[in-house]
Amino acid sequence: MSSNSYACPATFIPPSELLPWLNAEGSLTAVLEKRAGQPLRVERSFEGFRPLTLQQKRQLGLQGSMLNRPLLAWIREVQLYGNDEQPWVEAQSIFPLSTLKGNARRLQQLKGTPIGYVLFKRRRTLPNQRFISHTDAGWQRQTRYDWYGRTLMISETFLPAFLANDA
Ligand SMILES: C=C(O[C@@H]1C=C(C(=O)O)C=C[C@H]1O)C(=O)O
Repeated sequence: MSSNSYACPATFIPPSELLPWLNAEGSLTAVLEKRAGQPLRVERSFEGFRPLTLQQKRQLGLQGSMLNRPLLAWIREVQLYGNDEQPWVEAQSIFPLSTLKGNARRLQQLKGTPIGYVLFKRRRTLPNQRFISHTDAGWQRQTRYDWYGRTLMISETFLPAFLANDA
């Protein structure tokens, strides 16, 4: 009797050494800095307002008529450097305007300060929903955080240099 075994292609399963990073709770900045033995260097490639795509609205949990309305958000795109000339992580953060109220406005003035310093200043972890996927740039985690009742979405892609540095 033949038995079919459908081995899942390796590309659908993250490498085991990446799993603790893809699933890390709390600040990724904190664990990256521990691994680097030095503060992260944040290189910004974009910061500013952009209209959200339908997919981004869905990822933020919007539904119904909110999906059809144009919606602006503050977007931050960075490369994070540990102790390497090559970046370890590429990240995109999405802050809907409703999130940027009160003292959260400082999320628009971070410059080279990692978001994690602000996000996890008072709490080691935050309620979140996480989606892990494989992209052309590398394995990615997309995390929708509930930050004191405000929603924000952070996508982090682990670049080849991160695994190559697996000290
Ligand atoms: C969200 C965090 O901040 C990190 C810093 C980022 C930034 O400064 O733009 C983006 C993604 C994160 O890897 C974190 O520390 O978990």
